[in-house]
Amino acid sequence: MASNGNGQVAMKGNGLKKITTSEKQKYNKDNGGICQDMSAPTVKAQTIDELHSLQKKKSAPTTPINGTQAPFSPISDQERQKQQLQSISASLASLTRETGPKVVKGDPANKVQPTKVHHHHHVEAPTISVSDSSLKFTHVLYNLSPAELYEQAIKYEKGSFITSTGALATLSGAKTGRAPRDKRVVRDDVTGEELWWGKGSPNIEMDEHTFMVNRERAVDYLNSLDKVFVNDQFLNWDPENRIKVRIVSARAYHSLFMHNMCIRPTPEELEDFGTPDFTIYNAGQFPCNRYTHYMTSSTSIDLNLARREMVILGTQYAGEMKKGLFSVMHYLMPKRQILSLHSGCNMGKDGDVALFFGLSGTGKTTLSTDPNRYLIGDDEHCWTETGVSNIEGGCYAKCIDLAREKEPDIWNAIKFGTVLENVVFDEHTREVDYADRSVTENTRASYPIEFIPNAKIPCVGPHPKNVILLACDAFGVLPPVSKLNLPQTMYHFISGYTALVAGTEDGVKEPRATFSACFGAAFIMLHPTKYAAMLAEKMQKHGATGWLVNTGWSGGSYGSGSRIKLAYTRKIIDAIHSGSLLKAKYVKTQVFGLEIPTEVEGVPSEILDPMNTWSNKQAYKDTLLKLAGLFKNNFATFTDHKIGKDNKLTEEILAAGPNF
Ligand SMILES: Nc1ncnc2c1ncn2[C@@H]1O[C@H](COP(=O)(O)OP(=O)(O)O)[C@@H](O)[C@H]1O
Ligand SMILES: C=C(OP(=O)(O)O)C(=O)O
Ligand SMILES: [Ca+2]
Ligand SMILES: [Mn+2]
Repeated sequence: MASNGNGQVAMKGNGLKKITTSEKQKYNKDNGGICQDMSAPTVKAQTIDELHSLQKKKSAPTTPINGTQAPFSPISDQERQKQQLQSISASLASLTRETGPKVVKGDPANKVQPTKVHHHHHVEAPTISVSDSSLKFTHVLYNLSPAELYEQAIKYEKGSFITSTGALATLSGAKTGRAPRDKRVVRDDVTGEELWWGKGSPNIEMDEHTFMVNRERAVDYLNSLDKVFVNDQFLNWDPENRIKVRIVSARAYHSLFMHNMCIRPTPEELEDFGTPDFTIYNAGQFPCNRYTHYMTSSTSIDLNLARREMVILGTQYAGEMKKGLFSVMHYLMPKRQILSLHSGCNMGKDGDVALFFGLSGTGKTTLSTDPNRYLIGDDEHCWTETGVSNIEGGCYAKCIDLAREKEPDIWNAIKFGTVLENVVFDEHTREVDYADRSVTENTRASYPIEFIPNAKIPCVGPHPKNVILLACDAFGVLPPVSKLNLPQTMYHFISGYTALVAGTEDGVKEPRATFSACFGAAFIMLHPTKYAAMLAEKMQKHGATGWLVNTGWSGGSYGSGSRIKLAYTRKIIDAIHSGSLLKAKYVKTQVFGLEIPTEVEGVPSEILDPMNTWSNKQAYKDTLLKLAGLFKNNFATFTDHKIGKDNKLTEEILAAGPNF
C-alpha cells in the first residue's frame, strides 16, 4: 500500500487509494479555501530540460577563476587546461604519424558541444598522410569520480551491477588472474646490465622495436574508441619519493580500480600534475598480434623502463596494472637506496610497525587488516632511511569464502566505491555469495584504504620492529610460528616459499610447492640478493626480529589435515606484536632448525610443534624431508651469489637452511 510518509493511507469508495497529508497541511484562504499541498513546493524550472539542468551543479573550482587569479599564480586556468590536454594528446600520440590525436574532454554521449579542442603536434612537420583516425576526436574521461564511473560501467560494460551493499560488481573477462608468462621487459644496453635476466628471473626480454609495435597497437586501439579513461594519480605516500602515474584505459572498471588502488590527488595536486613519470596503456580487450616477435599468446604485458611506459594487450585482469607498477617501483626505488617490499604493513598504538611478507593467498591482506592496529597498507611498501611508506592508496582483498565474523573490516569495506571482481550474486537481491567459485577462485575486492576504519593516513610509519614471513604450507610440516635469527630470515626471504593446494582440479592430492624469491619474484627487477642485502642491513640497523608464520596446514598435509584456524593465527600475530612471544620458552626443530615457542596465549600448545598433530609420525618425517629437499634444490641457484658486502653473512645464510 502506498503511504504518504506519515503512515496514513485512506481508502475512498471507488477503491482508489487517497493519500492524505498530515495536520500540518495548510489551507490557502486567499484562493477560496482550495486545498494546496504546501509541503511539496513546485520546481522553479519552466521546462523538463531546464529541470534536468538544475540537477547537476558545477564542481567548485579549486583556484580562483580567470580575472581573480591568485597574485603569484604563474599560469591561468585556461593555459593549464590547454597544457593538460596537450599532455594527454602527447600520451596518446601515434609515433608513426608523429602527431597526437585531437583530444577533447568529456563524454561523447553528452550532447553539449566540446569546449576545448586541441590537436597536439610532437614535431612541427606537415602531416604526410592523413588517415581517418587523424580526423577523429579522442574523447577523454579524465579522473572521473566513483559515481560517474559507476554510471559509465553500468551503461556500457556488460557484467557491471550494483551489489546489495553498493559495490560495483564487474567481470574481468577471460583472464581472472595475472599472466606472468606473458610479461615482457625491454632489454636495452642499460637494462641488459642492471636487471636480473635468465633462470628464475621474471624478466622475459623483448626488444625496443617490438615494444613500439605493441605500443602502437594499443594506442591505435584506444584512439579508435568513442572514449578513453585517463587517471592521473600518485604512487608512494613518502612525499620525497612520490611517482606520478597516468593510466589510459578503455573501461570504467579499470579506471575505478586504479582510482581505488593508486593515491588519489587532491584537486589542487591535479591542477599542477604536469607530465606523468610513468604511463600505462591498457588496451586489454584487444589482443596482441601473435605474428609479432616474442609473442607466445594473445596476451602481452610489456614494460619499457627507458620510455617509462607499460602496454597491456589481451588481458582485462585489473591486478596486472597494480602489479605492473609495483615492478616499476622495484626498479626505481633501489636506485635511490630504498627497499621496495611485497608486504603488508601495520602499526600498533605505541608505534610498533610490523611487515607481513608472503606470496599470494598467504595472509598479507587478511593479517595486516587488524581491528587493533593501524593499517599502513596491505601489499606494497618502501623502507627508507626514515621508515616505511605504502606505495598504494587502496587494498585488493581476496573474497573467496569471505565471512563477516572472521574478517569484519574487509567485509564492511565492500560498499559504494568498491570494485568487486568476478563474484556471483543473487540476480534479484544482488546479495553476493562469497562461497561461489563459478567464475573463479580468485574473486577480489578493490577499495580505497580509508574504507578500513583504522587506516593510518598518511600511510607512513617508523622503522619496523617485526618482520613476519608468511607461508601457507599445505604440506603441514612447518610450525605455526617460529622465531628466526637474521641468517634464517634471509634464507627464508630469498627462498620465498609457499605451497598451495592445486586448486579445484580433480585428482590433485599433492600440494604444490612454490618458491618465489623475496616473496615476489614475479615483480622484482634486480637480482634477489640485492633486495636481500638491503633487508638484512635494515633489519640489523633497526633491530627488527624475523618470524616465520605458517598460515597453512596443521594435523597433516592437505587432504588429511586442515588449515590453521584464522583465530589461532591472529593470536600468534598478537603475541608477536605485543612482544610477549619474545619472552616465551623455545625449542629447536629437527631438519629446519627452527625455534618454536612451547606456549602462545590463546593457541593450543600441542599444535605448536606440527609433529604432535600428525597421527602418522613416519608420514610426518617423510613429508618434512621431502619439503627440505625442495628448499635445498631451490636454493642451489643462489649459492654462488654473495649477499651484501659481507662474506660471513653469505655463509651464515647458506647454513641457515634445512640440515639433513
Ligand atoms: N590461518 C589463516 N591465516 C591467514 N589467512 C587465512 C587463514 N585461514 C584462512 N585464511 C584465508 O586465506 C586468505 C589469505 O589471503 P590474503 O590475505 O588476501 O593473502 P595475500 O594478501 O597474502 O595475497 C584469505 O582468504 C583468508 O580468509
Ligand atoms: C594482486 C595480486 O597480489 P596478491 O595476491 O598478493 O594480493 C595478484 O597476485 O594478482
Ligand atoms: Ca582552478
Ligand atoms: Mn593481498
